Amino acid sequence: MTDKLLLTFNAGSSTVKIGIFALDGEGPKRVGKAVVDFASRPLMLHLKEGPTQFELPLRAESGDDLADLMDEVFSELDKHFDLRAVTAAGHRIVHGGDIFDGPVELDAEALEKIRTLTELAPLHQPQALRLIRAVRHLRPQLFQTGSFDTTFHATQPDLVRRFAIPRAWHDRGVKRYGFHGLSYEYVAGALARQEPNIAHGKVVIAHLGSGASLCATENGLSRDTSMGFSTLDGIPMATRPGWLDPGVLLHFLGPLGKPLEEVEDMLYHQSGLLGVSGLSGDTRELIEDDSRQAKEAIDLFTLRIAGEVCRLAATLGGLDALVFTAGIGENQPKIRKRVAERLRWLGVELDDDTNARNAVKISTSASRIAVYVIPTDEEQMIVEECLAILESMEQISAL
Ligand SMILES: Nc1ncnc2c1ncn2[C@@H]1O[C@H](COP(=O)(O)OP(=O)(O)O)[C@@H](O)[C@H]1O
Ligand SMILES: CC(=O)OP(=O)(O)O
Ligand SMILES: [Mg+2]
Repeated sequence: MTDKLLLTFNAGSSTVKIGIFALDGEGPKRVGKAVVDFASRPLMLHLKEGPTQFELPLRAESGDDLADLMDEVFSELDKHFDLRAVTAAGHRIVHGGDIFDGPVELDAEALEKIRTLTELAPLHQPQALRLIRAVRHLRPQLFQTGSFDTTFHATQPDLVRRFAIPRAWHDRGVKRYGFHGLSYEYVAGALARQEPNIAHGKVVIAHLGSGASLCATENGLSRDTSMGFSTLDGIPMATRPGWLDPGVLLHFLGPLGKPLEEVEDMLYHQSGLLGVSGLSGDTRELIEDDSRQAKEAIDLFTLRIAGEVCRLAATLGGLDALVFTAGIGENQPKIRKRVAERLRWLGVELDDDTNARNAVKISTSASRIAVYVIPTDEEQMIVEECLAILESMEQISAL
């Protein structure tokens, strides 16, 4: 008999990552993954079944309705996995605000609450809602759950979540939430399994993907993070600026009279590595490019990352380890090296050989701060949370 299957959907800023997991009695095991790449034309589906990789151009286009696209994606997946065996789907939802303190079943009430948070994460929240609707359209009876990026940061002290603005605004929810929580939870867990003594200590995790942030953890719990109220804050990203003097926004919206939509587009789509280089938001292209602008974009990126490590170390009152993760953190030795060079005064020293190989431990034995590369797996967190809800519901209905 076919094992039961669970699907996960991770709607990021430039891709939707789909995980296919089998339930074999010992918990969910990944049997496949697929990525819909929204940056390419035509849209591409990269599908991996075990070690075999397929590159499939898609006929459907992205838009406000993803039903046709997901119909096509499901047909392709069905050629490799028996989708009749799918019993549930779990989704990554970037913003849970103060409303959600853990994963939930995506019933009508939950969806309406998620929708109210759309304006706080306009790049991510609508895409997740479109996906949920498309899956519901294709499989009306399928059990769907949502896992939130913000939940992991609930352990932060109130102080670090505050902006220095009148208190009433904080009480109305204008505060720092933090994101990439599913990734941090996974990486903190993986570090605890591999290096339990280090994981108990003061650790900064750098999630460097298209969207990027850093998180300060102690005992595996979030204590501070670089992203704040929205996914724009913190370090520069592929197309987002990271922290910006709010006076710049007043300048655009006031004296320059720029429309809000234009400013929003600049902040979410035209800034960061793309904005500074004028070339690309992808570090793979920038690192190979000899132009002054490309070099400046990488220099600014690494300068801001190093600065953020120091700020987070101040929150923690020390630093035992630095962990790199996500697309850039896992695969870009040159970027890790430049960050490490800026932190040499703090006692960070990388081993060139292990760094070049993307090994787990990349610091020298003399380094005062241990440095690791730990691949993240947000989909593993989503599937575990989805399964936990599914099992608790099955237990309730068996009573
Ligand atoms: N194999 C790789 N080698 C070098 N860089 C990579 C590789 N894979 C991804 N990256 C970098 O990581 C970025 C995407 O990271 P990822 O974590 O997948 O992003 P997101 O989930 O935010 O869409 C790319 O823009 C690229 O700069
Ligand atoms: C929160 C965020 O920026 O997510 P992503 O990195 O997936 O774009
Ligand atoms: Mg991501």
